[in-house]
Amino acid sequence: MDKIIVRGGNRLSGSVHIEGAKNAVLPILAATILGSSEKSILTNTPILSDVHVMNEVLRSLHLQVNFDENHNRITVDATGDISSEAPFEYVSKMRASIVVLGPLLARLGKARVALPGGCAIGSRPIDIHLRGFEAMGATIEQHEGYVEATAPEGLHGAEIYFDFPSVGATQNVMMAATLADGETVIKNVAREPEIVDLADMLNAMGAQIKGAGTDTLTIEGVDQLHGVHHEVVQDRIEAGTFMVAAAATQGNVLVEDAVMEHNLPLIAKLREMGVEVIQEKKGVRIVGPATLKPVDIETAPYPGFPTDMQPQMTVLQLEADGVSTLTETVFENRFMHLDELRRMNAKFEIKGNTVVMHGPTKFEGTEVAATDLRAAAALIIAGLIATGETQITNLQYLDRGYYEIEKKLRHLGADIERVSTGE
Ligand SMILES: CC(=O)N[C@H]1[C@@H](OP(=O)(O)OP(=O)(O)OC[C@H]2O[C@@H](n3ccc(=O)[nH]c3=O)[C@H](O)[C@@H]2O)O[C@H](CO)[C@@H](O)[C@@H]1O
Ligand SMILES: C=C(OP(=O)(O)O)C(=O)O
Repeated sequence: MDKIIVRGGNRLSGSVHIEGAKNAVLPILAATILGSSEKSILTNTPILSDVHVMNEVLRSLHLQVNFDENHNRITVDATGDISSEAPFEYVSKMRASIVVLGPLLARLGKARVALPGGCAIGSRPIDIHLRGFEAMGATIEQHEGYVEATAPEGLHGAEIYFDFPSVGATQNVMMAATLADGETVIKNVAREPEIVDLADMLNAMGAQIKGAGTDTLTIEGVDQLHGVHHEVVQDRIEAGTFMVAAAATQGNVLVEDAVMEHNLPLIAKLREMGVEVIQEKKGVRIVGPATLKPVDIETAPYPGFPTDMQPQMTVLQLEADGVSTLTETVFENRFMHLDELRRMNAKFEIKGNTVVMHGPTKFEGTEVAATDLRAAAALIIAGLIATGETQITNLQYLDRGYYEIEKKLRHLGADIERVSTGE
C-alpha cells in the first residue's frame, strides 16, 4: 500500500505536461473491436490502471493488445475471431468496460457483458444504453448479473431520444449504430470533447457519423470498419486539476497543450475568483491571486461545469474569502471528499445536492483517505495549501486517472512524495 505525503506551503511554478485523456482512451479502446480488417494504432495513450484494465478486457475478448509504454502507444489487432463475453472479473474493476457492449453487438450480433454495478459517487444505472440498443432491434435480457444483448439479424437504424445526455450511452449506442442497417438519429446526446474524439476515430475507420459535439448524432450504418491510427485528445480533467492546484497555491504554472476551449466553464469560474488565465502559444498559464473570491457553481453535462472537476474546485472555494456554493446535479453522492476535508478544518453544510462552504479555510495537515478518483486529487490540492503534513491513502483511486501526479507536482516545486507503507 502506498501513500502520498505532502508538506504544504510551496507555490507551484514552471510548466507541466498533460497526458491523453482517460475518458477518451477507454471508449476508443472499445471501438477498436469494430476494426475487423487491419490493426489499430493508438498514440498519446496515458499509462493508467484503467487503461491496463481495458486492455485486459480486450484480451479476454481475444483481441491482441500491445501497450508500448515507452511511446504511449497501444496496438490492437481485432482482425481474428473474437469472443462476445466480457466477464465480471474485469467489468467489476472498472465500470467503463460496459462500452464494449455496443461494438460487440454491432460486430457479432450478440454480447454478454457483466453488469457494472454502482460506485462510490452514485448508483449509475445503464438503462439509457439498453433502451438505445432495443430501439435498434436488439433483445436485452439480464441473467445472473450479466446483460445479454442479441440481434441475430443485425441492428437496424432508429430514431432515439435520450432522457439524459449520458456520456457512456452516447458512446455505446453511437458505436452500435456504425454497423446498423440504415440511418440512426440520436437526440439529446452528450457533447463532451471525448465524444468528438471517438466519433473522429470511428469516421477514420470508415463510419459515417455527423453531429458529434452537438446534441444530435446522425449515423449512417456501413458494412464494415477497418483499423486506424488515432491520437488520443488531451485530458481536460488532468489539465483542470493542475489549473486548480496552481490557483490554490498562488502559483504561476503553464499547463502545456491544455485546450482552452475544452475547459471554458472551469476557466470562467477561475477568472470570477480572481485567477489570471492566459492563453499562450504553448498552453494555458494560470496565475493564482493572493486572495480568492467566493463563487457559486453548478455541475452539468458539457458544456456545463464538469462534475469531474467538482471535488478539486471545492478545495479552491473553501480557500476563498467568503461563502461559496456548489450544486452537484450529475451524480447523487459526490461529496464524500468533503468529510475528509472537514478533518483538515473545512467548514461547510450540505443541503440536499448543494454544499455551502465558509471560507477562508486554514487547512491543517492530517491523515486522510481518498474515496474515489477526483476525491484523491482534491485531497492532494488541500495538502498543497495546508499547514504541516498531509498523508493521503487509498491511492488505487488516484492511479485510475493520474499518471505520476506526485512527480509532476514535485517538478513544479511542491514538497510531495509517494512512499510505500509495506502493508
Ligand atoms: C469513463 C468516463 O468517460 N467516465 C465519465 C462519464 O461517466 P458515465 O458515462 O458513466 O456518465 P453518464 O453521463 O452516463 O452518467 C451521468 C448521470 O446519468 C446517469 N445515467 C447514466 C446512464 C444511464 O443509462 N442511466 C442513468 O441514469 C448516471 O447514473 C449519472 O447520474 O461521464 C461522467 C459525467 O460527465 C464523468 O463523471 C465520468 O468521468
Ligand atoms: C468518475 C470518473 O470516472 P469513471 O466514470 O470511470 O468512474 C472520473 O473520471 O472522474
